[in-house]
Amino acid sequence: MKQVNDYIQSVFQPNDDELTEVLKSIRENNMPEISVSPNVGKILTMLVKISRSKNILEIGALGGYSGICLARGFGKEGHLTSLEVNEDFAQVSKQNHIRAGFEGQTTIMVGEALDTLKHLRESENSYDFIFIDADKKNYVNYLDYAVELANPQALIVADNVLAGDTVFNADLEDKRYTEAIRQFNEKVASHPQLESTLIPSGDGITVSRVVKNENRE
Ligand SMILES: C[S@@+](CC[C@H](N)C(=O)[O-])C[C@H]1O[C@@H](n2cnc3c(N)ncnc32)[C@H](O)[C@@H]1O
Ligand SMILES: [Mg+2]
Repeated sequence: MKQVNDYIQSVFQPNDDELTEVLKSIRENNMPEISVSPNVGKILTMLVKISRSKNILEIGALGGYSGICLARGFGKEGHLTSLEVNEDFAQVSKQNHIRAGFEGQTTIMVGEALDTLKHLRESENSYDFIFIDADKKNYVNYLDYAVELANPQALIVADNVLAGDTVFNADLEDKRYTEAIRQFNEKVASHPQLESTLIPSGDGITVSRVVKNENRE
């Protein structure tokens, strides 16, 4: 997997100067270096463009890397709401969003994502694209909220769904969240309101299209 990702990255060069600056700010602020892989970032930008999504929800902001990739998909028309529990990370993320040219187009909501999601549901918010990339133990709960908050035909994407290949490779030692991710993947795959697949880029992403008020094909 690493070889494949390195090859894609070396040929397609998804990390430009702006994104490299984001990664630098994450290192300088002693934050965990767990942004999406550059290949996944590029897929996010392209999925937002292709789906013409304008109103995006992200669960897990960190330093704003994936947020910028998502916002690049909607350009000057669109809004990103990003949920983050860590106040300091939220600040770094906000600064990076502004530096990348998205001032006024992103909102970072600080707090436990499950609390914020409940609030968003109560305020009847809805989104064209939802990206899940926070604490893995809550992925199945985030999925429930994502389906509820999704517009018809929205996309739901989740990162790290291979859990460093531990979800399928019995020779590797499980991570503490391997079982949570297996359950998440099974729930996504069998969900009656989702049409889904898994793309093995980076640490793996599930991509789901919400099927509301239409026949599945
Ligand atoms: C993997 S990082 C996100 C990376 C980011 N999406 C990117 O690729 O640039 C996960 C983030 O989720 C945040 N987080 C973890 N648990 C959370 C929770 N319960 N509620 C909200 N945010 C949480 C962490 O503080 C961390 O910044
Ligand atoms: Mg991730």
